[in-house]
Amino acid sequence: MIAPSLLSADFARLADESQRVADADWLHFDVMDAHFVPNLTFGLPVMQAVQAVSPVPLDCHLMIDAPERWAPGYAEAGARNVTVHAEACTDPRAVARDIRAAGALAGLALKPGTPLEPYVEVLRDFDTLLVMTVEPGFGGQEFITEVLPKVRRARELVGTGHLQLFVEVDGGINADTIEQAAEAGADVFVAGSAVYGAADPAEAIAALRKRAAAAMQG
Ligand SMILES: O=C(CO)[C@H](O)[C@H](O)COP(=O)(O)O
Repeated sequence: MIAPSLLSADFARLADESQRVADADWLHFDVMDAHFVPNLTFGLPVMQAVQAVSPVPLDCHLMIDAPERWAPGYAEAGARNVTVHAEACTDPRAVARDIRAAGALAGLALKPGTPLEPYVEVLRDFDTLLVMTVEPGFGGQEFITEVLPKVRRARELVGTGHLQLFVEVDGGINADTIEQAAEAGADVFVAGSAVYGAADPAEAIAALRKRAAAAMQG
């Protein structure tokens, strides 16, 4: 699945920007609080406004402290997937339960430096693992290839049936890096600048999807 990130869209035209990526699978919505990450974006009222007009289901990525307080609200508002950061949660399982009870898929995100192994059992209660391939906070950064073994290990755990979840990558995804991420086992790809920075976002989505599919088959 391809999930364009609204972080790279024109914030003054969010309704139009969601229409420009109508061919995407999920629309990635980056919530930043200037505490968990050094940047501030948008919150629940803006998400609700986008949700009301978006042709694509929303994939909300909460880069915030105390996500347990806010995550269920995004699910209740109609998000398809709500992801919280492992580093910000005191009880990730409880957050997953609340997100699912409110009707969304539950995601757990790991920063590039956060290992997967301590979270393997916790991830049995999640539907999505979001592997950050840049330090969270800003779009347009370079893909960190050192994170790929974490993607491979997650895919291995899905392959053995120990985990049942989407393996999502976020940060620095473009026509080249998407192949590496797909080969490693990712199946959901967030792309901000590679989609909204393109002259034709629909074409960019199609090209990314083709490259990922080819790499997955190869
Ligand atoms: O979560 C994010 C940053 O924290 C963004 O989703 C991500 O960086 C996407 O932007 P780009 O594709 O330009 O790297």
